[in-house]
Amino acid sequence: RLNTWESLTTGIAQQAKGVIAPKEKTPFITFVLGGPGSGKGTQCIKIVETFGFAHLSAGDLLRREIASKSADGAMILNTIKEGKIVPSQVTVKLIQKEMELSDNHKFLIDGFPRTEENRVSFEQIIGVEPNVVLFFDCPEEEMVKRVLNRNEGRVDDNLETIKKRLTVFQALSLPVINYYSEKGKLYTIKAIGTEDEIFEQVRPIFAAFEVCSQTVG
Ligand SMILES: Nc1ncnc2c1ncn2[C@@H]1O[C@H](COP(=O)(O)OP(=O)(O)O)[C@@H](O)[C@H]1O
Ligand SMILES: O=c1ccn([C@@H]2O[C@H](COP(=O)(O)OP(=O)(O)O)[C@@H](O)[C@H]2O)c(=O)[nH]1
Ligand SMILES: [Mg+2]
Repeated sequence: RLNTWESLTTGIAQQAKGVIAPKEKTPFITFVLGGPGSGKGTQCIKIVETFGFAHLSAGDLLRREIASKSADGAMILNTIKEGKIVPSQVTVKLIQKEMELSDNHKFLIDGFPRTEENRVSFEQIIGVEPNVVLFFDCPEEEMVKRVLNRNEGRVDDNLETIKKRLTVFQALSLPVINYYSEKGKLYTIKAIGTEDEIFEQVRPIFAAFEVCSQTVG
């Protein structure tokens, strides 16, 4: 009887472990960077399909906050309309919540960090650094054309806001890209051509990491 009870409780404990502690693997984090309209979101969908990442778009998380009429919603809406950057702790908290809710350990963090302050804040709060940083390098005139044709009803997809976002990108986001370049983590993608052509530059980067993880076990 005791043995039966023991095996039963052990079974429950093992099941519970699977439910409560699914995060045994260390996370594999990719930051996806590039100017507005450079194709980050589009390529993230393909990376998810091919390599099974969880896609966390910082902009989508912020827009969800606006839609849910949360306390920060009005502030976030104004910041996005102005093409400015939402305070780091707000964005990092949203990303943290999504990472905790996910049962995946491979994350694509799309459109973040956009400033050095964002980057430092993520490191301090989440306590990890990215394994890979992708930079979708696209000429400004192509980015403007794509954003103006995006047709998702976004409040920031107008010429006035795009100009501000491009200035913010140059001044605040390029330093983040340079930081990761110096760290040897940056993979620059030439973000012109068809979606498929661009993905053929992205694919080998993740394919190499897949081989690595198989070798390590
Ligand atoms: N390679 C491409 N060529 C032309 N248009 C593209 C390409 N990739 C994406 N787009 C389009 O450009 C717009 C911006 O792409 P998106 O993925 O939303 O960029 P981001 O997330 O970097 O702002 C979307 O309408 C998208 O369909
Ligand atoms: O970490 C972030 C990500 C986005 N944004 C705001 O959200 C807007 C839209 O971001 P998104 O990544 O959705 O735009 P994309 O680059 O994809 O066009 C930005 O211009 C910022 O105002 C922000 O403040 N912090
Ligand atoms: Mg996007």
